Amino acid sequence: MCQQPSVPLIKEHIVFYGAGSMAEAIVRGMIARNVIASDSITMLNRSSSERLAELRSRYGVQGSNDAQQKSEILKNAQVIVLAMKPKDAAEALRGLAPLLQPDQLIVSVIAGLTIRTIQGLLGTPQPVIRTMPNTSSTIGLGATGIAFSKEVGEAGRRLALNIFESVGITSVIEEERMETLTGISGSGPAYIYYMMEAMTAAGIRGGLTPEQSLELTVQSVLGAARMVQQTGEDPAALRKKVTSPNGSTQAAIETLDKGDFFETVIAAVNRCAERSREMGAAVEKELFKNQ
Ligand SMILES: NC(=O)C1=CN([C@@H]2O[C@H](COP(=O)(O)OP(=O)(O)OC[C@H]3O[C@@H](n4cnc5c(N)ncnc54)[C@H](O)[C@@H]3O)[C@@H](O)[C@H]2O)C=CC1
Ligand SMILES: O=C(O)[C@@H]1CCC=N1
Repeated sequence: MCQQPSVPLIKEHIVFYGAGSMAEAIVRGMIARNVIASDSITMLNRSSSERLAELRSRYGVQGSNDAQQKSEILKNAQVIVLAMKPKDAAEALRGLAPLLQPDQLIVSVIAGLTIRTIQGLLGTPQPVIRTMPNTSSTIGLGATGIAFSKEVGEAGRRLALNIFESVGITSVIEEERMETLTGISGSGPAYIYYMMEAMTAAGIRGGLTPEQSLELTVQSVLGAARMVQQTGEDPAALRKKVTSPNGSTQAAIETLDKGDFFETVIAAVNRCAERSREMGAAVEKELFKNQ
């Protein structure tokens, strides 16, 4: 069973630039794990005061969308986590550029956005950490891919690892693999939820109550994931143990295979990776605007 490493207290001030689902998942996970004081976190968004008030009251963090205050907060941050959608990244990075000091660490969670594009839009060789977390960070069960720009020193690496190890597991990879990782673990929870939606619907259609069907589905997914983790056996071997020759499971798997289940999942992962690259390329185009 994977044990979460113990994480030292994070003392740096972290600013989340973008206060949506992913930023909240990381903040909630860090606060629940007690690895950072809530007043060491500031969350910024574009315009919604209600959203910031909600985050302040839920987690005790600071928050602002006042333009003047935002500039001051960004200037003084030790770590800035870029957590807006890819389509909003170019404008945000251009606005950030004049505020930065050389040692401020930029951590991006933005799908598809390359280190080269981030540094290009900032116009500085800022230390950049490109990551791909997932929303399970909320409960400390996240999985985050991490790639470092060559400007990131040992302290910056350790700090980024501490942040993401506090909300789950981390995997340091070559940046070129980040889109594939997005297809597996960044977006992956959504495929599992989709499978769970279908299993629950089938149970209800077969006469189980919605509560029974959901509870049985959840426990089956949880149990299957834990079996892989705790027994060390691979999923194919565990599947074989469920699948009696000519039995009910075999009939179900054959039905999935009629829909080309295995190759469809691979195609979905590949399309996810490709879409991440497309989103990154759209932001990269902004680099060459007005040149
Ligand atoms: N939701 C997920 O499962 C995951 C998302 N990501 C990445 O995280 C990023 C954010 O995604 P979500 O949180 O799902 O989106 P979201 O739409 O929930 O949040 C985006 C936030 O950015 C803010 N924002 C936009 N432009 C801004 C600006 N110029 N200045 C300040 N704030 C600004 C918005 O107000 C909003 O609060 C995306 O780039 C996505 O690729 C990465 C891994 C998983
Ligand atoms: O759907 C998206 O674009 C983001 C990236 C990974 C998960 N959600």
